[in-house]
Amino acid sequence: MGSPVHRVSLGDTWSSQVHPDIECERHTQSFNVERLTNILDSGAENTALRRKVENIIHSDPKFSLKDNYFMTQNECYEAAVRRKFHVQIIAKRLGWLDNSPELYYAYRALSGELALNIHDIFLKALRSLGSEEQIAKWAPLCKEFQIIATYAQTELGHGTYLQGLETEATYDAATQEFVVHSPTMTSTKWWPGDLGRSATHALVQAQLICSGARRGMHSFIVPIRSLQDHTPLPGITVGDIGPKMGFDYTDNGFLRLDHVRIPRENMLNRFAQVLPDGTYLTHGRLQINYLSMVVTRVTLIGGEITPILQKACVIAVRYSVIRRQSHLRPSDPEAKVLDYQMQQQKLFPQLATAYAFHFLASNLSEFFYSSYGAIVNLDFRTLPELHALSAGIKALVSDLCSLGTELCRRACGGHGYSKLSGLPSLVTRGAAACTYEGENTVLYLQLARFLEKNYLQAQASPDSASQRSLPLSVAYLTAPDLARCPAQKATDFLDPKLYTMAWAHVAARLIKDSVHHLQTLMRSGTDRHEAWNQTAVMYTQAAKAHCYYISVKNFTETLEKLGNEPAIQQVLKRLCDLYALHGILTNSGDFLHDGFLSGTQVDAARTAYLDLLPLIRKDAILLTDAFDFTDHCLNSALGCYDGNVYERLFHWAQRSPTNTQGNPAYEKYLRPLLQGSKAKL
Ligand SMILES: CCCCCCC/C=C/C(=O)SCCNC(=O)CCNC(=O)[C@H](O)C(C)(C)COP(=O)(O)OP(=O)(O)OC[C@H]1O[C@@H](n2cnc3c(N)ncnc32)[C@H](O)[C@@H]1OP(=O)(O)O
Ligand SMILES: Cc1cc2nc3c(=O)[nH]c(=O)nc-3n(C[C@H](O)[C@H](O)[C@H](O)COP(=O)(O)OP(=O)(O)OC[C@H]3O[C@@H](n4cnc5c(N)ncnc54)[C@H](O)[C@@H]3O)c2cc1C
Repeated sequence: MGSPVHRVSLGDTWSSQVHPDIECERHTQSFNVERLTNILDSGAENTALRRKVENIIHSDPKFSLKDNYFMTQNECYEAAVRRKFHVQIIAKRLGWLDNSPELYYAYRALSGELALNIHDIFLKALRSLGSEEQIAKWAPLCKEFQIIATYAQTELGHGTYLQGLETEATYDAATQEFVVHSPTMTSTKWWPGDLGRSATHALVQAQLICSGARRGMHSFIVPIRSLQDHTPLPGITVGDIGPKMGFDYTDNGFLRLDHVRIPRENMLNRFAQVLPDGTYLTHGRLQINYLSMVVTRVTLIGGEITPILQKACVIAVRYSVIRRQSHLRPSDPEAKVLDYQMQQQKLFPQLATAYAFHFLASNLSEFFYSSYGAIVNLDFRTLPELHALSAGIKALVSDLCSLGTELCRRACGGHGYSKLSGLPSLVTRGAAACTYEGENTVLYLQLARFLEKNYLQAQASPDSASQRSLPLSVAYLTAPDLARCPAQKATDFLDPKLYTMAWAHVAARLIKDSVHHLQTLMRSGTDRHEAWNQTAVMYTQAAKAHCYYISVKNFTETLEKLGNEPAIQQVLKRLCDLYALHGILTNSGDFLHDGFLSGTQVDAARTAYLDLLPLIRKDAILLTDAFDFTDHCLNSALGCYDGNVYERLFHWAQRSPTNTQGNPAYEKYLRPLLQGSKAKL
């Protein structure tokens, strides 16, 4: 059996031994951890390249994340800019290209704690919404950091409802310019990352007004800070929005524009353009201007959101084999907390979810790349499915990663509440992901709209031609459906076909029930809009079930492809079983509702689920090792590879400014208080 590459890199001289309680977890390996890492990396050569980049980053003290937890917002931001700056220097020196795997791995090594992330989102928006000419002009400036750009869409008054954005871009045919203006307080741009203190340019999303008509949201490149001295340009009011739950390293900002003039060429015009005389031309419908959000959602699911849960699992599972508390049997030594069934119940579904989402993100990314080229060349056939799927999956992944990360934090008891555990920052990042790039409820409802349409299409003409025309992700809506689950005993629930079919059944029923509820309301005189609102809870539940079905199906299909790796296939199958069954058990009402499962069958499913926990237990550390996050990247006193939790926690706390910077409150208040002298207070 291969073993994971030992990379115990503490930067701490006081310890070099791997803790015996974690070491013994790695003694017997039921699968080749290194091979699993290669699979997660999509190939051994990628693992090698990733480690090469990580070694470069981690051997350079400029990239240290060491004192991050002790920093103020300002210091965090400065450190993040410093890291970005040095990454660019290294990239130049070593010839790492824009969008290259090397830069992606450098980002991963630094846990994403870099400034100017929205600069990259700007680039993606430019490439999807700009013409070839515009890309040729602006992309090199971005790549060379001759400009720093942000994506400025959200306003104080509107983030979700883009048709409600108030910023205006009025075309002036006399000068062939747009006049970009914030007409109200609520039109102030609010939240864009990199805007507060860094950006020189903003991709401002504004209502286009030309030839006397409002044309909806379009994108305009607006210079906002001087390229000479970084001061705001005339007509620009810009700054930072202040303290947040997290993301201290990003300068989320505000922006007001007072009749700022930009040339006609600065409107991104792949899909819509304004001719010199003010004539408006468009390819496709208004919402094609939202394409950049599809791109960003797909990118963030795999690159930012899923790793949050993966890291939380690594930290919590490693800590749980070091932490001993109470006795399983009075005569035994104190037990590792991971040996308690309840700890396994908290952590293993998260671990299974982290794997499920890894494969889901890869699959979505493949679908994205297979359709994106056609879309930017004006073939929009796959866009509705891509939008619906990416919106729904972004919502499910961030919902469950956010919940799961918090569960991991709680599973670490008091130490999980310390920032030094690394978990609080992951929790706040997970929370942000439920809101940014589309609030999750709103995204589920976008998917629901697509599901409703396809359900109605499947019902309207259930002939085979119409079934063939349904997008792949909803093809199950026309597949034969069993009214009753055939499982008779616990082990029947370990059949991927059975539980995938169970999820398809529930998703299809919830979609059907939602549509029927809406139709019933409409038949009784409720107008469509109100009926939709009164069905939103049901539709959201249906959309979640659909995403769960997609993720289960994708996990089982991933397993099928691992036939040449039987040991890995077996260990991943347990996670897949657990993922599917955990979902069934936590939503059992949906499966019992129409009698698809009986109470006895739910009991059998629970037995199958509980029987999996001890099997996963013996591989748990190896399964977290396989993610191959370095200690630097985890930046956690609880989650390091060597398991030296207590020494590290103690050692790191000594560095806190609360211990190193004296205590002015003593002289001012504590001493007088202790001396009972009120006069001095
Ligand atoms: C280290 C990492 C750091 C983290 C960085 C975080 C960076 C964060 C950046 C941001 O947050 S940027 C701002 C993101 N903002 C949003 O995501 C806004 C969410 N709102 C929307 O997407 C839309 O406004 C809406 C919710 C889709 C509603 O828009 P609208 O009212 O105009 O449309 P609908 O009437 O609902 O739908 C009409 C039609 O359009 C289709 N559609 C909607 N969106 C898209 C899309 N993106 N692509 C393609 N098609 C879309 C929708 O399905 C409807 O189709 P039909 O049913 O009519 O066929
Ligand atoms: C960390 C972070 C980074 C961000 N970065 C950027 C950035 O770089 N650029 C940028 O432009 N923006 C950015 N944003 C803004 C972000 O995209 C928006 O906050 C997000 O899209 C949600 O919009 P909102 O704030 O208007 O929420 P709202 O829509 O006001 O949500 C409030 C509540 O209303 C509900 N709701 C709203 N509409 C409906 C509906 N139709 N049906 C049912 N319920 C509804 C929501 O579900 C939610 O419960 C960032 C936000 C955060 C937190």
